[in-house]
Amino acid sequence: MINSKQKLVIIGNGMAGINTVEQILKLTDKYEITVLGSEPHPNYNRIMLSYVLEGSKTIDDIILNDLQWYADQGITLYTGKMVKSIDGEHKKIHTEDGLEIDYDVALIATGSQSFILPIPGKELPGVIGFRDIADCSAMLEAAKTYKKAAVIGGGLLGLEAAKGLVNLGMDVTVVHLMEDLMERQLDREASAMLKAELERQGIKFAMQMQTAEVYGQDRVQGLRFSDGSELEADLVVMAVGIKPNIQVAKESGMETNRGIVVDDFMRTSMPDVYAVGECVEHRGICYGLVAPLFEQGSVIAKHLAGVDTEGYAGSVVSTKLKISGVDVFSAGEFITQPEHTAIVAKDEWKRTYKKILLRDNKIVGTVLFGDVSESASLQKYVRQQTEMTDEIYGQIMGTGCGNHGAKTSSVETMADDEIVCGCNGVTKKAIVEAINENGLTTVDEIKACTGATRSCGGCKPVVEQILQYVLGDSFKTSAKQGICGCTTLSRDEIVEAIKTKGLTTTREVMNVLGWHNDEGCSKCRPALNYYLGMINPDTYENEGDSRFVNERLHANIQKDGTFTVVPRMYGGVTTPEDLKKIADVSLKYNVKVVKVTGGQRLDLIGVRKEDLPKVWEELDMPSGYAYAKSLRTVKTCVGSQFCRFGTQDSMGMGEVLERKFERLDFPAKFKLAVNGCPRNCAESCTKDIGIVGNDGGWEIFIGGNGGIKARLADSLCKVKTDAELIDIVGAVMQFYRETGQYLERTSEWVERIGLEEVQKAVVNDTANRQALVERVEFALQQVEDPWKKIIHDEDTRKNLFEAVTPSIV
Ligand SMILES: Cc1cc2nc3c(=O)[nH]c(=O)nc-3n(C[C@H](O)[C@H](O)[C@H](O)COP(=O)(O)OP(=O)(O)OC[C@H]3O[C@@H](n4cnc5c(N)ncnc54)[C@H](O)[C@@H]3O)c2cc1C
Ligand SMILES: NC(=O)c1ccc[n+]([C@@H]2O[C@H](COP(=O)([O-])OP(=O)(O)OC[C@H]3O[C@@H](n4cnc5c(N)ncnc54)[C@H](O)[C@@H]3O)[C@@H](O)[C@H]2O)c1
Ligand code: SF4
Ligand code: FES
Repeated sequence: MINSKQKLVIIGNGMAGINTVEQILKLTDKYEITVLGSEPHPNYNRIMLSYVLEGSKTIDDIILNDLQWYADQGITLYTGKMVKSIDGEHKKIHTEDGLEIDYDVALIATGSQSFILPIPGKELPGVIGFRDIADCSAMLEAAKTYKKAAVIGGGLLGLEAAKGLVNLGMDVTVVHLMEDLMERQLDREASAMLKAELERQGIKFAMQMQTAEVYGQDRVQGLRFSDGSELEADLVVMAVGIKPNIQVAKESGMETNRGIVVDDFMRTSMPDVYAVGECVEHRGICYGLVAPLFEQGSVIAKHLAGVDTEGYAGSVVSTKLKISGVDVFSAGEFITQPEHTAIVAKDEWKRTYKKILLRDNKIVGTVLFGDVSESASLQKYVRQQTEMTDEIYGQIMGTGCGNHGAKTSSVETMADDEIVCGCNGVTKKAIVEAINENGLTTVDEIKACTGATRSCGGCKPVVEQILQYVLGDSFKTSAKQGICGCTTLSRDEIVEAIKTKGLTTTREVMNVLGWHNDEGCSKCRPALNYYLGMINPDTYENEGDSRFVNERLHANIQKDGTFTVVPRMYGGVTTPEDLKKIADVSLKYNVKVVKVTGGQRLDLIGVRKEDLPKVWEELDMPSGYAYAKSLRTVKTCVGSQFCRFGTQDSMGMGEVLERKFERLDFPAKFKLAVNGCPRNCAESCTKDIGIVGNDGGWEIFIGGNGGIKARLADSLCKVKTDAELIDIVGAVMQFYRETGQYLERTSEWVERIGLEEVQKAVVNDTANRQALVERVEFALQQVEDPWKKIIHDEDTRKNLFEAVTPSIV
């Protein structure tokens, strides 16, 4: 069959490019879409990196479109591919590694990069920007070792980075060039209030300082300023603005200035090549916030779908700082000029400040600090340059200056066409209709249905208020959180329904249980995959596509797009033969680093995806499952075989347990430790199950965690024999498998269900323990080493690992 679809190629797999694709897919199916992105990830919410740094979100939480989404939409995605140029004459796109892709229409969405000050020392290790997952991971990593951070730039990004680093326990100083923080968004008054509040939250400031140099030997040690003074720092984050990525356009001969120059339909100077996002310069402006970029995308989508549209005429931007406890909002003009009439209210006790600027009685700008409840209305008034009236004055300012209590409820009075979610252009009317028509009861459901709250999340409180307003009295009772925005059902309700209704696939679960979003999302799909496998271990076919990339490829992806290989070393014990194989393979495949892990095994870091099957074949060792929600390591001490204090054979028992329970799936990763005596050299107290030998037998501990939310394990029971120990370990594992929520570590699980409940189920009630043991044994009969299978499966090797044009990753 001849493919009549036109080839649309997107260069850049970021927020603007993929938002445009989403909008195109809603309007037409006439394009065969290919996306090329230089980062090794699917499209994620860059905005939320501030929350990842701060610790309130994980990388998994911020994935906007997971790999399954691309597959479901028939999109071919290349990650880790840097585009070099576009050959407009032959309509071909060239990547830096020599790939050539034909296009009919191309869209450049390459975004920006951090602007790095051109000063001596900028290349020193420990000096970074804050733009992507790699930067964020580098900061998280640095905070584990280093204590003093300097953030250069007191703009939105710098302040959010500084707050994140303070939360990570660092001593943070923001170095700012100007007299006022966020001088591009705030007036002096608001800026001073902001600084005072951030100082209260632990951030230090060095104002009006120009950095002349970064100094240090092998790593940054500090900053030297133009006045000769110095600031010690072992991490430096540059947040002094962004630089549009225009290299592809420049290399291809398109008109560029600061950004790629486009017309009102986002067309570049090269025929059939469009551009969107931060890389673009439209009417002399390069935008750095998502709302305008999504508006640009909407124009492109309509234009490419053949839907009538006006051109893009530019945007009025508004900003909101994402630091908890600091509410700041600004839109339009913010510095009072002689031609303005200013309405100002400052309440020093409540620490609030409001300023509205009028020109010829029209609202042209605003700055809010402390109370931003009227931000949605003010944003609309500024955008529409609305005439100030008594009514609007009363709504915003209350009946008397500073009398906030006299305001009417803003959600109630909000006009239907008022935009509630600025990032995604969602109005109050759209939200109210979605709630009424689809019976929505949570903000997550509104997000899945309308897109509101999907980007910066700043509109969440207003969306919540609208939900409360529409649902009235039923709000509290109905506001039950489902496992994600696609459903209101809890984990227990889903598991029960899978059992009673005999559901067998994720799709069936979603259909039968009435998911709001047909495709599910990156939260519910892996969870359903786990629950189905746990309930039907013998019949359930693991749906690899529903798993995160590491679990699908059975390897841990690294920030440079390569992978790690961790072979099993039972109980942390290896042999010269195995070490030799590891050394040979590491040399042959140019492994970048061989690292001894905290779990007593070796991590081969920097293996190319296409080499993974060959590496595993040549190692001929079992997979250590270092990537999986499964049994990871069993850490052991030397124990009675060699140690003078050892009362039990910890190495022997560690090996027995690891061989028995390896490959078993759990709701989250699972770690064990076995010690030969209470000196506890292998640190049982921070493991999911920790075992400590004593004179009369063993003591079993559960629920320990040494990670970000550290928790000491609880003593579950003491046992006399090895057989009893193995039974109880198996029973705890199965009880956790059956009652744990997906991604819930045992440390959280024990707290949620209570230690006594676990003791009742696996220690006191011996019949129940026996039943759990039988079920875990049954599950264990079904497991197999993924790599043993993959290396003999030509199709998987070719399609998943070796294909030159993979559809995903
Ligand atoms: C920490 C942080 C917080 C933010 N907070 C907010 C906020 O609260 N509100 C807000 O509105 N905005 C915020 N922003 C800005 C917002 O994230 C950006 O405006 C938005 O992501 C820009 O989208 P884009 O698609 O143009 O660029 P990007 O999202 O950067 O995507 C561009 C992609 O193209 C890739 N690429 C570049 N060159 C090539 C090439 N040659 N070949 C292939 N791929 C290439 C890049 O690797 C990147 O993945 C924040 C940004 C950061 C970093
Ligand atoms: N909440 C949000 O909306 C949010 C959050 C983070 C990032 N962003 C976006 O990300 C982009 C990058 O943010 P940004 O804060 O880096 O850019 P920015 O341009 O908004 O701010 C940079 C700040 O650095 C200061 N600066 C410049 N040179 C300096 C120097 N040599 N020493 C000290 N300070 C110096 C400037 O005075 C300015 O205040 C922007 O487009 C921003 O809108 C938005
Ligand atoms: S825990 Fe006890 S047995 Fe094990 S190595 Fe330490 S001292 Fe020896
Ligand atoms: S305003 Fe940013 S997600 Fe709604």
